[in-house]
Amino acid sequence: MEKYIPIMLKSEGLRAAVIGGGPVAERKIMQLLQSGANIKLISPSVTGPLHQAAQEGSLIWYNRNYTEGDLQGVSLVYAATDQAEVNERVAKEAARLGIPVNISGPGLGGTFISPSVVRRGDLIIAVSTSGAGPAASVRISREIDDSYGDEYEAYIDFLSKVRQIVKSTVPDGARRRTLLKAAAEMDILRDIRRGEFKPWTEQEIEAWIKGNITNN
Ligand SMILES: C[C@@]1(CC(=O)O)c2cc3[nH]c(cc4nc(cc5[nH]c(cc(n2)[C@H]1CCC(=O)O)[C@@](C)(CC(=O)O)[C@@H]5CCC(=O)O)C(CC(=O)O)=C4CCC(=O)O)c(CCC(=O)O)c3CC(=O)O
Ligand SMILES: NC(=O)C1=CN([C@@H]2O[C@H](COP(=O)(O)OP(=O)(O)OC[C@H]3O[C@@H](n4cnc5c(N)ncnc54)[C@H](O)[C@@H]3O)[C@@H](O)[C@H]2O)C=CC1
Repeated sequence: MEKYIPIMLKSEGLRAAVIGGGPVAERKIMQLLQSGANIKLISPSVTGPLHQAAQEGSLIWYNRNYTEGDLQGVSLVYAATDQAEVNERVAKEAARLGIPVNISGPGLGGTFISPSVVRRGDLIIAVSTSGAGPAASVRISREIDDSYGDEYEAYIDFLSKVRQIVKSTVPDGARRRTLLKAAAEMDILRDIRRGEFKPWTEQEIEAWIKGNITNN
């Protein structure tokens, strides 16, 4: 089995090329679009939703086969055709340019794979079987989907706000770490679930910081 490391890639403004325009390409593209990437789609045929996205100007569609040179200026590539030979040519050009490339269908030479993803606002949970069984990734992420409700969105927003204020107001590293660990251990989720949580104001967060620093 190949070995993989998970990473979170900043996608705003990312220039990505997708080769192929079937349902699999569509799934990859819809995720990229939601994350603000700029997409160059190269395929002689595309699904209805992709056609619509092109008409709306959400992506740039080249209505033709892939040809070498198409990857100039992009920093991420998805080869999603049903032709091994085409996917492999894309992977070769990407390797020459040093760009990460995903192969969703037949063919060798891909350098990253797409996980199955559960999102709750800024919380992202990604599941992968390292390519062994995508259907198992889907099943596992459904289980996660069932156990992580919408309350996690408000919870992560809360943690983010506390962390921002702690980072900008507490210069001492050890104190900062103690505070951030304490914030992560607060049982805010229970309050959110009960509908009893009122987002803290900046003043309330600062007061909590002061209280916790003097207690340590
Ligand atoms: C290696 C990888 C490369 C990549 O695409 O990045 C890959 C490859 C292949 N998948 C195939 C089939 C299926 N793929 C899915 C579903 C998903 N596949 C995804 C990822 C990955 N698929 C990467 C590994 C992920 C991991 O590590 O686990 C998901 C998670 C994410 C996404 O695609 O965005 C997405 C779920 C999205 C969601 O959460 O809903 C289903 C199930 C379904 O559709 O419900 C089936 C049918 C059942 C089955 O075949 O198992 C085939 C064709 C086999 C054939 O027919 O010959 C290949 C090619 C091959 O195996 O050679
Ligand atoms: N990774 C995944 O999640 C999954 C992968 N697959 C595999 O992925 C592949 C793609 O799946 P689908 O989108 O359903 O296939 P599809 O057959 O519907 O689409 C293939 C697309 O590739 C395009 N294409 C073909 N030759 C091309 C070329 N030379 N240049 C540019 N585009 C070209 C076609 O116009 C078409 O839009 C299949 O081989 C399938 O077995 C299937 C299911 C899930």
